[in-house]
Amino acid sequence: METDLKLESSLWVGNKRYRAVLTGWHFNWTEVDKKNRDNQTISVPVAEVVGVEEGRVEILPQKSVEDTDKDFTVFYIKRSSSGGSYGLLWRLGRTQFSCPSRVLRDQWTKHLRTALKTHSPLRPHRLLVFINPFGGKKKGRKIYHSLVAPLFELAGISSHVIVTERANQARDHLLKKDLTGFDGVVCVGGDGMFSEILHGLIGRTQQEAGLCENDPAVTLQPCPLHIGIIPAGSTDCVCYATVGVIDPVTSALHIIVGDSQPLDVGSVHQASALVHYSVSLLGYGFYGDVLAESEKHRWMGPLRYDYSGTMVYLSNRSYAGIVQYLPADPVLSSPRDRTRCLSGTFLNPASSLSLSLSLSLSLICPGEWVTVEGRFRCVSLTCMSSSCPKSPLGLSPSAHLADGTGDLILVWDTHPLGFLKFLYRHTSTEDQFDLPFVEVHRVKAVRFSLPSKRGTGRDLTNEQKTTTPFLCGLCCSKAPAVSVWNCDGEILPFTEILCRIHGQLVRLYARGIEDGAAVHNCSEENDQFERTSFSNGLA
Ligand SMILES: CCCCCCCCCCCCC/C=C/[C@@H](O)[C@H](COP(=O)(O)O)NC(=O)CCCCC
Ligand SMILES: Nc1ncnc2c1ncn2[C@@H]1O[C@H](COP(=O)(O)OP(=O)(O)O)[C@@H](O)[C@H]1O
Ligand SMILES: [Ca+2]
Repeated sequence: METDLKLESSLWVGNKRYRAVLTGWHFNWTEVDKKNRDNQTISVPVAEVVGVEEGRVEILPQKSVEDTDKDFTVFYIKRSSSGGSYGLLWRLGRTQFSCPSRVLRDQWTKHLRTALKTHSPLRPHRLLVFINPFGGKKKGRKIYHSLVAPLFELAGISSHVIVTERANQARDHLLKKDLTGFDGVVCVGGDGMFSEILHGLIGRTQQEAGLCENDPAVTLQPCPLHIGIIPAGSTDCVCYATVGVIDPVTSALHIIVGDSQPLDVGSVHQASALVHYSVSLLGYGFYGDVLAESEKHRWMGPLRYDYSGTMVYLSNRSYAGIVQYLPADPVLSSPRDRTRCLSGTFLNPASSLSLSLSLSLSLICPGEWVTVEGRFRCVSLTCMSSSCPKSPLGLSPSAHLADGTGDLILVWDTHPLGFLKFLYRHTSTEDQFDLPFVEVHRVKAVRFSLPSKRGTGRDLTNEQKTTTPFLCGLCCSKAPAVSVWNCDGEILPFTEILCRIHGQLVRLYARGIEDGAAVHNCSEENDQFERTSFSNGLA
């Protein structure tokens, strides 16, 4: 196959002649010029070619094709530093090549397209796209149609687009409608919208496999469809933690090339019923209160979290609780080992099957559980780092996306300045766990209960959920005795819960955060070439 795909010839870019070579994995072109003593070569991995078009083609500001019969245009991924974020921005590079003959031009386009098919088997052909028109700054539709759709079209991806008209429409669609022919599902929105897609796909997969999601000990079936996230929400934590930047173009390009990043998922149960799934944050106390407060100020958009965060901080609350956790194997990794889960370096669960089996057994066997009881500022569990623009290293900077474990962060009751220090460290590189009132544990499962029997079962009435005066610690003396759980931006209707981590239950069109120092094809290398400047003016 390698030899079949090899092609080599002279090609022109503008008035300069190049030696172009297509090997199995790379498309390279080197200027044939005595002055080019370093033999500087542009090398694009075939897997990062976005599209190949006959003629001289532009796609922005709108598509234009000059249909000359000796030219072809190659679109590919170019990287640049994102200034601020940890990941790299991806942009669309474009080079227009001229051939001495039409026959050679056709040979190049045919070989490049065949190489693409051979070396990127996971590229999607057909996608189901859900747009939440009300997420974040309400720009979901515009982001999709102006920045993402032209790229999908260029890559030959056909999309069925649904602009949602109500909450949970995407989840219900995925649970009930025919999904035949789709390679993946794209969510244009924030973490709440992603959570809908997650529930729809996990639920559908278990239904089809005949598995009972309500049983916390069951080994769930991984979802066959990939999920793509085009960030257009408020926190956009799942996107940030798996791509490294909040940028619709970068995310669209990860979808196009068919990247595949497995992701751990927590299943939250109450008694013998599934309550919710979680990937980014299952948080009681501070994060639960912030969410409950912020829901009253949705009109503020993403700023609602800043406002509510300040108000809840000022209310200075802590809550009594009993936390039990099932520790993960400390020999494999630790949340304080100062590693970072970067692209290509994620830890594999020792073996998905044996992990699930041992986890199922230990869920029944109480022996290995550790129990702590007291008053907490917050209890948080995350399956990944949960980095986001507010906290570039995240809730747990050394957590792994796909190792089958979660990180449990216990912040014991402390004085207000201590808690502020803890929160503030999330915004810098200072270690938020290096504080005497903070503990972090790598776990496979967590249980939470209240010290007395005041809050078992469906313990929050609708009235309590919506009218509890969340700022009463600030404005009057009677603070609520229980908080709520924030589960990826949803308030859970239960206080006493069990959460179990399922390794690699879903796959995203992403590859983890790229280490800028380790990648080639950087922008400097390509700057001498014509390229499409494709900036996101919407952020
Ligand atoms: C003094 C400075 C304090 C700064 C504190 C920063 C701590 C930030 C940690 C954020 C972790 C975010 C985890 C992700 C949670 C999302 O699932 C959830 C829903 O997102 P979306 O659907 O996009 O609205 N977001 C939140 O719960 C927001 C938490 C904000 C807390 C201040
Ligand atoms: N058309 C719609 N109308 C109202 N709510 C919706 C709609 N579509 C999705 N939602 C819900 O909106 C919530 C927030 O969406 P999300 O895209 O995460 O935005 P944000 O990040 O601003 O919270 C999600 O829980 C989702 O279920
Ligand atoms: Ca994990």
